[in-house]
Amino acid sequence: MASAYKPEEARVPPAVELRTPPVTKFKIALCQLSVTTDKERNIQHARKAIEEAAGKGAQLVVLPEIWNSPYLSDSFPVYAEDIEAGGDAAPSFSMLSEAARQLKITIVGGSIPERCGDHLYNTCCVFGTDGHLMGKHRKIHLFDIDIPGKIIFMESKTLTAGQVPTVVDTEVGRIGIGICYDIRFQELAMLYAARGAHLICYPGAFNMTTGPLHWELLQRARAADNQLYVATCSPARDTSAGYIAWGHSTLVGPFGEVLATTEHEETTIVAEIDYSLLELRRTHLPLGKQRRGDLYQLVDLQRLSAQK
Ligand SMILES: NC(=O)CCC(=O)C(=O)O
Repeated sequence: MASAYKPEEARVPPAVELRTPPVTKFKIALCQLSVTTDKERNIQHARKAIEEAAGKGAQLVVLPEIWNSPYLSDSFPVYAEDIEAGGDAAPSFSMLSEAARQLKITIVGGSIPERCGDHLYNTCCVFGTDGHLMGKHRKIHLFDIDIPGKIIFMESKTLTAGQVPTVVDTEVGRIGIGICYDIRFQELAMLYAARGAHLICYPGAFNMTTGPLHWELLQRARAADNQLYVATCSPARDTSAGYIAWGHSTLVGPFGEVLATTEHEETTIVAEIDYSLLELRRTHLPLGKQRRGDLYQLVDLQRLSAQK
């Protein structure tokens, strides 16, 4: 249990060496989708975007946060799917699995509202090239904010927070998953880097108040601090929606450089990831070796308790 942690007993496992990824260079697609109130249309629309991205050579396709439903607390229970039941109870999930299998690509399936027993989660599913579910991340940090006169959003009104950080070994490298507000918590990204992630994907729907200030800043910070790739994917902006998304899906490289980005309209970004840059950046700027573990440490509570 996390609460059993005693600092004086902590023996932090060493950071995982960066494993050679299964591919060095590949194309990633970020599908910045328009989302409507029509769930069936959203599913068909996403499927078409995934097919087009695969047609352009993308081996990894990333979708936005909550792409099958409006991003609204009242909509989450209505559009939620029972992923464990599958089939008719989970049409968005089934479409993603089938698309990954038919197109032989890896899919980071954005997120959808998930129903599990009495709980609802904001959940990202990762599918391998055979359509298998390889990982499932339930948003760990719920988006509860109140900026007077600007925006109030309380995900915790309907959603439950996930409990597990998620790193998935895919055919296109080791990928850490976070959902939107998760990007604000640098410890999660540090944890993924310590576990040897090559890339962190954050499906996200930032808002019109924080988006202009923080969206790119946070992505570049997570990438530069941890010397890995960061990919974000937002829904396209719909100014008539109850929640207006900032858009600006982006790919950032391990030097903190924006490699590809867009504005707020519906589009698919296709860009190249070159994992050989990870070693190169870390050689030129050897932060991992220069860390002062004698003064401060990241504690991976999951790994620590697994060792006991
Ligand atoms: N869907 C979200 O988690 C939005 C996060 C956001 O806008 C932020 O400022 O953080």
